[in-house]
Amino acid sequence: MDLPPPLSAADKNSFAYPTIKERLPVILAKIADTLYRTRDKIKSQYQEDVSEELKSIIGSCSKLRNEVQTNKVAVPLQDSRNDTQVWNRYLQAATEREGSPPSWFKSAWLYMECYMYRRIQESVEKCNIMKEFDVFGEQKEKSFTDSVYPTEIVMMHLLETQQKIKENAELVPEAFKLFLKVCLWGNKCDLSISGGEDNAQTSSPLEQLDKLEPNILINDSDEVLNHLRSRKCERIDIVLDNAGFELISDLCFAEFLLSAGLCSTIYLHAKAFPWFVSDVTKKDFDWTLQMLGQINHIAVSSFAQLWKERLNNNTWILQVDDFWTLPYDYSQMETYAPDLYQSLQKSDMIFFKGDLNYRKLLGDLKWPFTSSFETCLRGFYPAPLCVLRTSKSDVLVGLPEGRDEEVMAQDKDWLVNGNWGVINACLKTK
Ligand SMILES: O=P(O)(O)OC[C@@]1(O)O[C@H](CO)[C@@H](O)[C@@H]1O
Ligand SMILES: [Mn+2]
Repeated sequence: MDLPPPLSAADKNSFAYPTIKERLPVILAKIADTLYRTRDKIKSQYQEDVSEELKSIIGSCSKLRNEVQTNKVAVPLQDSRNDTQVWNRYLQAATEREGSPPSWFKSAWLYMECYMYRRIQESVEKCNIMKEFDVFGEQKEKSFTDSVYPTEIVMMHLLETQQKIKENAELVPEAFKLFLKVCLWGNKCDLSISGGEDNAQTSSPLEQLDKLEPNILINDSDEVLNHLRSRKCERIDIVLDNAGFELISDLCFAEFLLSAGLCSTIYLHAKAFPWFVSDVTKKDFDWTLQMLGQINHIAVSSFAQLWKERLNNNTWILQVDDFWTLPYDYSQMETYAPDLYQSLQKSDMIFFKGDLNYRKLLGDLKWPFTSSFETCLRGFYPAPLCVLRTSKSDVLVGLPEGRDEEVMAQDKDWLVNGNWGVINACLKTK
């Protein structure tokens, strides 16, 4: 199959260009500013003096920012993380393929953006005392605390819905679609697209659903629900995206799936280190459950308690795999992460959250808008899957002819402002 070219900042008309030219330098500057502004608070968290390590992280991020802005080439990582050699082999292969080392305004956007976040991690890995520090921690925590009101709304609705579907199973389809849409739109709360600026959900997520309905460009909800109800599903996987309200929406969806008897175990996949500003690490996940337990609200505190039990009784299983923070797209998982691929093959359905997962499912290639979603997966069929994504990059497939022009006429930034979403399923398995 002739593949289209990858999205790249070499194309000034793609969103890759303003991302690499403006947004990534802003994200790097914000790290340096945040660490400097909160240096006393950070130092108070450690017994030993971390002044030198703080300076080192700030210096590395500032140097990286200059490399991006002056289009320097990617260089091998020099830390000792267990994925370092994989990243350096990827760089070597890309250098041979391109005939010169990848650089910010020449090479594939997906690789360069992932590489930036791995270089940020390198600056922390090289520390001794601050080795586990999360440079995005403050932003993710604020995103959660700014979203307590909608969190209470959604969790109260979940508590009420659980009661109603117990009494009347006919309500399951409508409730399923509601929590699926809350999960979709939870993806608007992403600190990468906002360049780290506040992007929390502050209004009721339920009130906005009707208004946003026309903005769902592809909606395979019925197909997904029929699939889940057509067999005795054991395992459903959710590949998580952002912390904050999006994580709450994912956990509410996960709880609903269990309450509705649509499966018996949920696997939740988090990131191995801080990634794309707001992506969920295990530390974020645990912190979020602990914070939910401190909120004085009947639904929130009861689910916080129940969810901690779920992690203990394995009806929820939180997993972390390095593959999710490698530069590979998902058509390469079977080759480079066979154990993960084989595990996902045991799933009855995999839900992928967010734009970066969508980009990695499709290889971040410049597919025509009318391309078939199934074809664009290029052999990645471990299990039936569904991606819930608000559009924040130029790649989007599965549209009927002419639909892109219609939407563009309504909203010229439809591909990148997060206001339009897809619920796209592929039930094919290899
Ligand atoms: O995966 P998410 O959190 O929905 O989105 C992350 C993300 O918006 O950051 C990039 C821009 O920097 C986007 O292309 C990318 O998809
Ligand atoms: Mn994200």
